Amino acid sequence: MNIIDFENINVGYDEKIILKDVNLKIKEKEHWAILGANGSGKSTLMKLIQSEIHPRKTNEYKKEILGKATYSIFELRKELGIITNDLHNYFAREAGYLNGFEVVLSGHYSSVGIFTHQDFTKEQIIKAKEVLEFLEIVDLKDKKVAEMSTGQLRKCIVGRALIHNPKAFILDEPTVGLDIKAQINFIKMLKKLSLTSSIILVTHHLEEIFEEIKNIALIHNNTIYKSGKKEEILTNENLSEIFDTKLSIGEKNGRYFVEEIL
Ligand SMILES: Nc1ncnc2c1ncn2[C@@H]1O[C@H](COP(=O)(O)OP(=O)(O)OP(=O)(O)O)[C@@H](O)[C@H]1O
Repeated sequence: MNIIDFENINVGYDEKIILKDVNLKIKEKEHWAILGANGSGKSTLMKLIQSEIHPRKTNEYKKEILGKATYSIFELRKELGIITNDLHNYFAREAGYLNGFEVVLSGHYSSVGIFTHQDFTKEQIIKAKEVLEFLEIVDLKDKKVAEMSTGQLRKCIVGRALIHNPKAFILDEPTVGLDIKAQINFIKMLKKLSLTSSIILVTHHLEEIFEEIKNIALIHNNTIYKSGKKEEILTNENLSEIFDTKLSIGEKNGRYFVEEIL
């Protein structure tokens, strides 16, 4: 099954088309990075995936997620773990009173917070505890969101999505605000998740593309400029083009990095 199957999609805001002729196919169990410069349209692509914005109806297109052209947003949220900075900021702003366990538990209802009308079964509570253990964040169980670091809250939000064992995690710049140690730690957690779910990582940091990610889509010139196998896409030429900076990249043990800015 395809997680994402997009053909000939044009999408934007009001009168303005931001991404045109989007073609992207991501199969189950594949791991992808979506790379692009600031303002290239990465978040716009995320909004398209989440159905916050919709394709222009002026041409024929295909937009299927998990093999379906129509779906309820509630079901989609269960099957795709979508982690955005908007969601993070919402929790940070509105849910400072929740502890780590409650953030994870709230995944059962995809709600922000725990409400008195929500009943949790024994199994649901056990599942939330298992998620905390799996992500190695049991120490955050009683810690309030208001007192968590950015990295700690981000992990709890991933845990909230993991409640449903989603087929894919789609993460929009998930290491924003994390220091080097927290960033490495977070990527380590993504590698663990990649054993059971597809990872679709939206980023502009080359060094975050971990070994298991074998496929890359580059966003540039208002479209998916190139997509395919990592070795073919991550070239000096392509990256210099999309970041509008002449650079050379290096590779060591399947990890890529910017070697030199020329
Ligand atoms: N709500 C909106 N209304 C109108 N234009 C928007 C809106 N959101 C984004 N844009 C425009 O769409 C373009 C792509 O923005 P987008 O946020 O998708 O880029 P991005 O690749 O995620 O950038 P960054 O790396 O800086 O987060 C930009 O020109 C931006 O100004």
